[in-house]
Amino acid sequence: MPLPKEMPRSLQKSPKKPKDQEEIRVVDNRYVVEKKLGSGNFGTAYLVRDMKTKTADGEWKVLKEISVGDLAPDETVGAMHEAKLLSKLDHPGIVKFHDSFLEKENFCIVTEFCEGGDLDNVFSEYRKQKTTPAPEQVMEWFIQLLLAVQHMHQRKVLHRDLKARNIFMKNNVLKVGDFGISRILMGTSDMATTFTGTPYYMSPEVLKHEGYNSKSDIWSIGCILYELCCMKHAFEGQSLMGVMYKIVEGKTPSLPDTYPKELNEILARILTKDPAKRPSAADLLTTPYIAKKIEVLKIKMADMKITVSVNKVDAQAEAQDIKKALSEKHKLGDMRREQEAHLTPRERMRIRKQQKAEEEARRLKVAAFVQYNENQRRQSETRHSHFRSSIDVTKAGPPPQSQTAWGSVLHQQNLYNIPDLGVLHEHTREQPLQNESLYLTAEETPRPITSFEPSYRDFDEQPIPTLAKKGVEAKQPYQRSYSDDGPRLRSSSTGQLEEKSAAEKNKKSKLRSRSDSGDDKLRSSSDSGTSSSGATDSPRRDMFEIADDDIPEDPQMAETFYTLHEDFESSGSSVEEDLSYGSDGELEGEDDFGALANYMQSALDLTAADNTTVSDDTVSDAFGPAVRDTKIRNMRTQCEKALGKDTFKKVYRYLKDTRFGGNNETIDEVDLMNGLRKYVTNPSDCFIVDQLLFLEEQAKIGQA
Ligand SMILES: Nc1ncnc2c1ncn2[C@@H]1O[C@H](COP(=O)(O)OP(=O)(O)OP(=O)(O)O)[C@@H](O)[C@H]1O
Repeated sequence: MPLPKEMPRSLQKSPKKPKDQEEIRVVDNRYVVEKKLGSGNFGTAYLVRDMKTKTADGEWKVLKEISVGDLAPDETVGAMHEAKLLSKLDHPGIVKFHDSFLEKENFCIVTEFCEGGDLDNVFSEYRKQKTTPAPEQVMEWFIQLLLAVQHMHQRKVLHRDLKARNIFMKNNVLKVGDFGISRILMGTSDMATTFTGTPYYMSPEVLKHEGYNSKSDIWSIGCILYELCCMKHAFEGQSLMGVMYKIVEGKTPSLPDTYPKELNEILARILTKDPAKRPSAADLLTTPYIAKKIEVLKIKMADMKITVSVNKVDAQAEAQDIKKALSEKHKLGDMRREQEAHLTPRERMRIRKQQKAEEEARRLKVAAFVQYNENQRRQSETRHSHFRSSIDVTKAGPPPQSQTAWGSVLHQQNLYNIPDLGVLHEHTREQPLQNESLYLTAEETPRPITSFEPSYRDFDEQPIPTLAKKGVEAKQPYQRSYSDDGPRLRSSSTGQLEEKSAAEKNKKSKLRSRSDSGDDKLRSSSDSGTSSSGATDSPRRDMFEIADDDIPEDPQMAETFYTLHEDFESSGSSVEEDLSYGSDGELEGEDDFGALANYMQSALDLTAADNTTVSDDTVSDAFGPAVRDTKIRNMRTQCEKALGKDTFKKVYRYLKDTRFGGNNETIDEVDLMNGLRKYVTNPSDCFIVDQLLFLEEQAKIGQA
């Protein structure tokens, strides 16, 4: 008997719902969940679109859900109150806290989204590429961190969990995340004893349980400064306990010679074991060496306020593409729900590719960023050596115009502009085109700058160049979202004005090209990338020639097709509609740079009166020998509470035997953690027990 063409619905096997088409989740009637960013100690973070904003498609934000099922109602009230206060704080170096609310068993926090990800990811990328950022870049980031910390300390808010994973990047500006959040989450309990994360940034006083104050935040900033320079932790050890001993009793680490000795001295001051002798953020900002750098950066930031507006147009245009891709995903989801059509394998593949591409774009963004900084570092080193040789030449006699000589050295160095990384955005088209695609071929190397950077009076005071790169290597690192902007023009006399007019020109042409319809957009988009330079077409353009209405069967070809197809599909909306404006009508990025410049000025105006230490009133100030036993007893109770009496006993015995059992062999931390898995699911839950053991050992040393 022939099989019916179509089986009755009741007999059809209901297809398993692909993950991609899970129902759209809306939180608090307002936040559309787009994807999970990750989970941390306190909960899970999601990228969401806030639909209650001026733009039709909402604004990207981050929603953190923290399960607080067993919180008492009065604890919740306190947390909500603290959260309200936090949402009033506004600083370009601090991730903006937008909103908080309770939803079912979750305490939800909504914050600004930082497209550059966290500093830990950036570090990993540097480590992978075996490089470190340029000293000027380190200085710039360090100052941004100090400004943010000073702002909060002035307002009596402590962070208490400063670490690379809590620092985010947006438009190459570092933003401290979760400021004050630990206090909301931990209530009035002592952070030091309940902290379950990494010990690398913890100060000696916290490890010794002597209380937390603003100087403990400063210690963490010192650890981050060291990591920025060396790409490794300031205090490392074979084991958790080893790290703790190093922090409390070890030598202060110093920076390699490639960093200015002034910075090394500053690091040593920050990593002073005694918090009373450690400088405050205000002390540091008023240190002459830092103040001088702030002067230079203030000018640069004000300058970047101009250039970022161009990048912002690109960024917003690209963000629009992401939105489009995501709405496409939703459309497909709707189709499924309404049973109007079944997804074809190609559609399914397309969604999968899209998601993979987003992940890859994020990774590439960080990789390109690191490469960009590496270029800056090399450029800076070359300049430094040229500067030195120009001094030597000057010392040796004529020609006496070292300034001119320095300027001409720069001009002769065949400076090239490189893609501005402010435009690196999570974007489907940023995915690599097969294996070659991380690199540009010789024809695709960035175009030479037609003019030149201003000549610099003093190397130390020169503005940090962000647009130029020396030399061309056989293969240049490629950044997918390579800006189509023409070269930015600068002259020594009117650099800023010319840059602005070039920027504005580009901005206008962007607006024009994006508001054109599909085909025109393709043309204007790719044309603008080549016409000004006369360079050959990019692979992206070539590949596009294969496009027709059918998605190619071959997966790799299909991948390329998707990238290109979605890249240039008509969005039907103009860029003007998509730009997200701040309350004063300015573009967001501009706000940050302008505001940073203002905060730099305030830092320069700081006085001795600002150099105060902020204490956390929830934690006792001193842990003298007299109260040590009580503290240890309390800690033991907390361990029991956290792990359960039985588990605590087993974990305590295991850790004590392993660490202090008389076996002098080096402890392998991984083995130790695996051993702990016999007793607990998450070995990091036992950190508190390690702390207890550490304190007991300290007490023994004290008594001896
Ligand atoms: N504002 C943000 N912008 C961009 N990404 C974010 C933001 N906040 C968090 N993330 C990302 O979300 C993920 C989870 O972050 P979350 O802060 O919940 O935990 P964590 O930082 O990994 O750990 P911890 O709980 O120790 O702070 C991380 O990958 C983080 O980079």
